[in-house]
Amino acid sequence: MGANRELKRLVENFWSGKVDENALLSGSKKLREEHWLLQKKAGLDQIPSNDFSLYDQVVDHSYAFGVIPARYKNLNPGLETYFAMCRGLQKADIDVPACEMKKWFDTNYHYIVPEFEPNQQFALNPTKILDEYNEAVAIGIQTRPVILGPISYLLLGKPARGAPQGFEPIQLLSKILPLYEELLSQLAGVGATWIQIDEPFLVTDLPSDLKKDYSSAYNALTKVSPQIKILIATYFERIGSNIDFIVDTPISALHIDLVRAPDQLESILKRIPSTVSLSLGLINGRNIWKVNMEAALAEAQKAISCLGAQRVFIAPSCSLLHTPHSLQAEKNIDSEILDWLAFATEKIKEIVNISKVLNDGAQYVQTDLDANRKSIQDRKTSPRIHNSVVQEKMKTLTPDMFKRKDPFRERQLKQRQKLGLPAFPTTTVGSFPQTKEVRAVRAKLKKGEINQAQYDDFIKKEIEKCIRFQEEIGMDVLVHGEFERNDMVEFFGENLQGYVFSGNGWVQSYGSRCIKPPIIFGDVFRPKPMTVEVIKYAQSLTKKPLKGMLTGPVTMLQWSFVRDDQPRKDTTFQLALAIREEVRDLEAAGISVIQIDEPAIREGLPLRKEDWNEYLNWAVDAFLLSSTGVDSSTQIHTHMCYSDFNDIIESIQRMDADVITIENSRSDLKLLHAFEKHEYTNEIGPGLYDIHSPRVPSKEELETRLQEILKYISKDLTWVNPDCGLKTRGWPEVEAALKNLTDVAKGFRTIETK
Ligand code: MET
Ligand SMILES: [Zn+2]
Repeated sequence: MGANRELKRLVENFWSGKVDENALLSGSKKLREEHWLLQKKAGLDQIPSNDFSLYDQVVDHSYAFGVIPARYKNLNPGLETYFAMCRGLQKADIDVPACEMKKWFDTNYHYIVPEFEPNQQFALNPTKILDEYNEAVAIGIQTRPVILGPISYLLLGKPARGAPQGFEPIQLLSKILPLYEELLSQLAGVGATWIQIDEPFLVTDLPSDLKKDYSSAYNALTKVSPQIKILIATYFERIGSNIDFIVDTPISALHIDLVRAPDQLESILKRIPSTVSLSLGLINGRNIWKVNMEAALAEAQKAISCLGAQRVFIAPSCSLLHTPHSLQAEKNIDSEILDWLAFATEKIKEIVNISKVLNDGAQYVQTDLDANRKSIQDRKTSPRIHNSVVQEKMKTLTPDMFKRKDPFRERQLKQRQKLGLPAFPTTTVGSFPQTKEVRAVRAKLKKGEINQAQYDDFIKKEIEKCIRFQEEIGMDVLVHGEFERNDMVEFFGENLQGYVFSGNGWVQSYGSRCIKPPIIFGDVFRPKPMTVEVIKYAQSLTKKPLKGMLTGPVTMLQWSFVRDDQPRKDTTFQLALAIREEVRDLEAAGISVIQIDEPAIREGLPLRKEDWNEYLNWAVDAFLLSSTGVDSSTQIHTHMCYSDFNDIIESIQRMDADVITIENSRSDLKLLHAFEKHEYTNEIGPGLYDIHSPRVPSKEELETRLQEILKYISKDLTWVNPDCGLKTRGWPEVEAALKNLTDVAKGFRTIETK
């Protein structure tokens, strides 16, 4: 995104028509050059290219291989088509929704899901990949182009709508391979030698019949040109027995993640063929703590003594997309904690330093090594990371703190009496537009241009507007709009102890959207109520139930940079306790509906199935700990989005929320099929429309969706709501969309009562 999210600005200005295509393209080129030079200056030997994207690398890849769903075929080729796939397009007589968006493995990055037809026609369009290679050459850098491997690419995709049962994209392998061969040959033509081919699926559970696919793919690709050396990159987990899939192919190098899966080094050293180099992912690409140099050096030495120095590369565990740009911009992080951190730019330095020690000897970087040892030691022993009150509370958890007092059916009766909601109750997921104005006023507060009272006043007015609007259109359970929150995780982090904040630590979430994950460095503790005042105020404006809005413990964990000095479970339970206290305070303040968002619960799922149960057990327990301290008449909602939930539906049931609003429409109502197999007993609002696109869904469209939903979910359990929060949208489209939504719900009620 650039040191200051330059790319975000550029792309958004292009979307809003403030800059033209030329400015977009030249601005992006400049950014790429800056990043290449930064890496070269730091002394990195192999620098990647084609790691840049205007929206997402997977959609780039689809574009490069001509995998463009039919509904975009009539648009102007180039950026119009490209961005329509990413965000939908609504203009004049055109109205196409965006492609499905999904989480990238267990990260909070989202990719655009490719759609494949059984008779898919591929067409190679390698311009971007070649141009970027050439651009780097022009400034004196020979890069290692990065492309998504054929198997992982096909596995990331889904069959196009209407494809016959039994069709799976992987069946297209032999058809797409020639295009990969052509691409490699063209890359060889422009002078590329090393090519990085990402095969992240190698760290997942794969059926054994994929072995022949991997083997045929990489045997073919390695034959394209004697000049080309292929490095297969894996990350986020262990390769395990999938090593069998590639050991008999003549690739030149393999990259492994030694941060997530340090134990795999030994077994890989035993199995790696003598012609293959090993790239050691020693620097955490997904967290912000300094590497422990001594430990990393020891690992590297193990590999060297087995393979020889020539065959060992030093690298980050995965793409640095998942860490912020640089610590240089951090002016406000407390200096003690700042000394424990490394962002992407600093991580590159760590890589280079490890390599220097191994090649030339420790004396050349002795000062850095000594400083590193001291930082690591200081962090371990700092009194700041422990809080005895929290430690004591953690010891007093009892089993009844993990369950509601009554079963759902009884709670449902009590809640119905108390809330008096109609059939098909309508609600939203929480946030309303975070307009430029809202952000500007918050920036003014930060800069000291206005005081807290002026800010609070402004927020109150926004809340009031939002509530009036919801009343006007007849929404049933209201929200306050979350205007006071910069971000659903950061806001709570700022109100909890044990957290610090970067000023500029942005990472890409999807497209131009970035998040600034807070950093959990120590025990989490809630010094005082966090949301009670604002929610009480909002409730005072209306007679309708006003939903208190909190972020759940697993999502707080998942979307923060977390401490790596204790199990994730322990940190999550500390978060859960803090939220439990907030829930109780909200209830005591008269709030009868409280939502605890857990959009990230699915993305935290381990990539290997054998690790699932352990995670799901503590993740659901953490949610229960946060949510069960209330009376049966208090309605607990949760919300989930952007994942397939089908395979964890039983765990979602165990969370025992009274109501769940859940993303469903962007993925073609796939969610609903889960309810064919499993009975879900609590109330549920599968999202009626996708909010990540500016298009306004028509009433007919919403009606069809709701009808479809009612085939799977009984009408007395069904809620009517959008897919997710509305903060990224503008008011005009929100007004139009929600008006349609409440009208549709009212319509269904009349039909029901007739
Ligand atoms: C990514 S889930 C977002 C939930 C949050 N309550 C919102 O409405 O924005
Ligand atoms: Zn959501």
